[in-house]
Amino acid sequence: MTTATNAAPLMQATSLSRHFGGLAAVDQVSVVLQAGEVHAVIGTNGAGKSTLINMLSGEIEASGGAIMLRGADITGWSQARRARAGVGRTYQRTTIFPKFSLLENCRLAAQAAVQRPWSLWQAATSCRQSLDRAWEALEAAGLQESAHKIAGAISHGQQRQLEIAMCLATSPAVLLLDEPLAGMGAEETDRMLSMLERLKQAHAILLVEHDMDAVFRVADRITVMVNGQVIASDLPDNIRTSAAVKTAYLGESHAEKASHA
Ligand SMILES: Nc1ncnc2c1ncn2[C@@H]1O[C@H](COP(=O)(O)OP(=O)(O)OP(=O)(O)O)[C@@H](O)[C@H]1O
Repeated sequence: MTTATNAAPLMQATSLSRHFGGLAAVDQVSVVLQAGEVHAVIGTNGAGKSTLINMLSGEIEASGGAIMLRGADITGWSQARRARAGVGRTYQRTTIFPKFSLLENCRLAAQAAVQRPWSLWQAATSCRQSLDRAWEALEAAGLQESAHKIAGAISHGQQRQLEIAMCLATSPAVLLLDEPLAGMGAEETDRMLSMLERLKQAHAILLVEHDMDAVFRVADRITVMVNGQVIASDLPDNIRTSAAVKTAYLGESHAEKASHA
């Protein structure tokens, strides 16, 4: 499963920090995201995982450190500029428009990604492009057969898939996924993991997730955060057997299970 390469990283954060008053929510964290890989970031509640994603996506500013995308320093870029450059993200909470169809949700996401206030004359062309992108995104997410269903009426698992489809409609190269498996049953989880396996062929994926079994099934690399700091970043097999990780996070039961696998 592991596809570790020496290729130049698509996205890279170096010594990234974020302080909230006296709290170092993220403290000198470095991560590398490669095309073709799922890089999982795990950690206890409040470890700083969402704050890390928020800094990478540009939603909040970093207090220190640097973020590079394809070798360009994007640390000071706005979220909109990063999104146009290929940084896509999903949220812990659902962000779909429940009364619209799946296709309309994706078309709106695609349209929002290309919209420029000074290019209204391009509206017809960009509408057509947005529709094409919406269909491509639904297909990539395995939802094309449900395209005309109302988003509020599909299952929770499909809604999480739709969120990824909406992100794909913005043509991202990097996918920052914040707990995409939350609240999913076993079958929905399987479907989502298969989708991530497919999507990583053409994207760099950062996956924040609490479901450890799922993480170990899909991740090519795992970074473990505790209290804002990285305590380990390695291949999954090394994370499984790391004494520091066992003590700080995974707990003996998972470690025992892993050692018998
Ligand atoms: N806007 C904010 N203002 C103040 N403190 C914040 C803010 N956002 C996050 N924090 C704090 O920063 C720390 C890290 O939070 P963060 O949400 O990044 O953790 P997390 O690892 O994503 O947690 P979870 O797994 O529960 O989602 C927490 O102590 C949180 O309370």
